[in-house]
Amino acid sequence: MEKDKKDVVKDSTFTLETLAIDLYDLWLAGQETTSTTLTWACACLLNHPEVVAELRSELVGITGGTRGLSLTDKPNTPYLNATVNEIQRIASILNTNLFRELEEDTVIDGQPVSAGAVVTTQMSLLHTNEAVFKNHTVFDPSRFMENNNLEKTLIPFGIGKRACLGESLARAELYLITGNLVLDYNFEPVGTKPEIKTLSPFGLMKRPPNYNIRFVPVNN
Ligand code: HEM
Repeated sequence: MEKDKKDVVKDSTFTLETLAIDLYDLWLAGQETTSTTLTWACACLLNHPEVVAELRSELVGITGGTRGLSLTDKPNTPYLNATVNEIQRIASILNTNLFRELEEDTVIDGQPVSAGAVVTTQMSLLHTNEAVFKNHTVFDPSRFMENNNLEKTLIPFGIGKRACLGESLARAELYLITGNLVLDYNFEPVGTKPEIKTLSPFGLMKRPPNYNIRFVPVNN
């Protein structure tokens, strides 16, 4: 804004109000998505103590149990990377991607579609495609270790020019929060364990089940 004034930029639309709206947009797009994915993460890990054990062994091996996990550890934590992928596959928090309006007539999978039509990708179906993700209802991080190409078929942030603006921030958050929680805490259910469902029939967002969890500090 100050630079615009100094450079006498005419008709600038950059004002304190538009800045506040942009920040609100980022907060809205980033908060609910990341916290919903993390709620799915804890639900998956509560149901799979064997995954928590394998993760902790990897992470203690890397950190020596004397420091927190940092982003620079990422190339050395293949199992955690695979686990975050599998969490995002199971979570698949946007049942459908954002909608697009076609600018011109086209053909999608052999089907002619006219300009003006509104189209979207049903991401939850892509992430539960049995031909790609065998036993898709099972939370199994090792599927991403066994097949390096599988990651390319996982698109929780969309793809292309209008893919999620916050993807790298969200990936960093999911990595650091999941990894450091596993490093420092045991996960215990309070009451019934949440049920993991890979499909949700209604709504734009796939909500995690309601549940309570207790984080018990571990002594590495
Ligand atoms: C796990 C967390 C997140 C998921 C799964 C997610 C997913 C998505 C998806 C699927 C889209 C639509 C992409 C498309 O239209 O093809 C999107 C758009 C967007 N996301 Fe995220 N997102 C996450 C976190 C964040 C964060 C942390 C921020 C910002 C701080 C953010 C900001 C945005 C913005 C601004 C757009 C609109 C981009 C555009 O239309 O050009 N998201 N996100």
